[in-house]
Amino acid sequence: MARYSVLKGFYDVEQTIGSGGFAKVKLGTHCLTKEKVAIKIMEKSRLGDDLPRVKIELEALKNLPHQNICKLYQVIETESHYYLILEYCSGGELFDHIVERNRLEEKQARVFFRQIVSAVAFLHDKGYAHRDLKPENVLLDKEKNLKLIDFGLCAKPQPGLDSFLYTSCGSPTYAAPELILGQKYLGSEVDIWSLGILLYALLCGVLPFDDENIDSLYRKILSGRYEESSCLSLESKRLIRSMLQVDPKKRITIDDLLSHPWLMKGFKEPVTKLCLHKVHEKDPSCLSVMAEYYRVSVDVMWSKLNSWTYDYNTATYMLLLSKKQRGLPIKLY
Ligand SMILES: CN(C)C[C@H]1CC[C@H](N2C(=O)N(C)Cc3cnc4ccc(-c5cc(Cl)c(O)c(Cl)c5)nc4c32)CC1
Repeated sequence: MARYSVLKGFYDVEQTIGSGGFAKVKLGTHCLTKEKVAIKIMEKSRLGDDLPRVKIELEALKNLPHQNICKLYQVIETESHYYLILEYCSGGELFDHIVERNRLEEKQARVFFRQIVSAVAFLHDKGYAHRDLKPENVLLDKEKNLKLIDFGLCAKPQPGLDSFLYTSCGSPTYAAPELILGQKYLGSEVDIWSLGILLYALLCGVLPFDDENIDSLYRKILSGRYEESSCLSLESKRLIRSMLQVDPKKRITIDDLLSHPWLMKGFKEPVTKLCLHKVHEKDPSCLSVMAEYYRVSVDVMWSKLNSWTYDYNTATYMLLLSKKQRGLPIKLY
């Protein structure tokens, strides 16, 4: 069997653009629209006890349509593999974007941080906690919009986000004190701590708590003491301090962040936690292009699409919508 034969004719598979843990991510082209996609490939045999994380990520990506969350277009499952067809982010990782510039000016950091806060507030509103927020999991698309990725560690506690979690997970450098102490914690509160680390990294280009030795790293995190480097304005210092509170009960909440003075500076509106596009909207022009291509009526085409099974039709339709939103011709090849 040729490699990835299940994709043949639907996607041209190109170079590997990254790999992480149990997944390989390749660049691909959706054959009908010629749109670039990212294809996350996971071999079932190598997933082991990480298999549940795939299901968790799938459900999260399907339930969380938001302008700053990476879009899922299609899911393909075979005997041996999972393939996730995802929105391609040509701007790469936010982490590299910061490193290239040493650090970001407050103005640019604010534009980015508002987008991350919007995505996290949306997640929390839907009862999810990401639990692995870090610059490596925030990507940039062509228009420099931020896209949150990697929902393999996210949690959607059944009773609701105000119920405690216990699994210790995520990267130690970004992990909240209560999480590394192995105490029960609230997903929303650990995400706020990680947002504080993220904002510090955006503004200073380094991490507030860092150490090769894991024990001294833990001691630093538990102390809550970090260097307030000179590049931070007084307001930035105050905002970061309100997120990097060792006592989770003293930490600022995501709702307070939405209209915090630092985030409002230069903006009229608070950060929105809403998804700005209509989910699964019925777009007549995209619909008719697909109906014509498949030689079926618009109604038959819509009935195939309206079940949103994340099959090839879902991917084609969403990619056509994306082309239309970017003012490109709605065309199938
Ligand atoms: C460090 N991580 C554990 C994996 C790493 C893999 C490459 C990826 N990437 C890159 O690193 N570029 C530099 C290019 C790039 C471009 N577009 C992408 C679009 C989506 C994703 C993506 C990856 C994963 Cl593992 C997901 O779960 C989701 Cl929801 C989305 N990764 C992309 C991606 C970034 C993350």
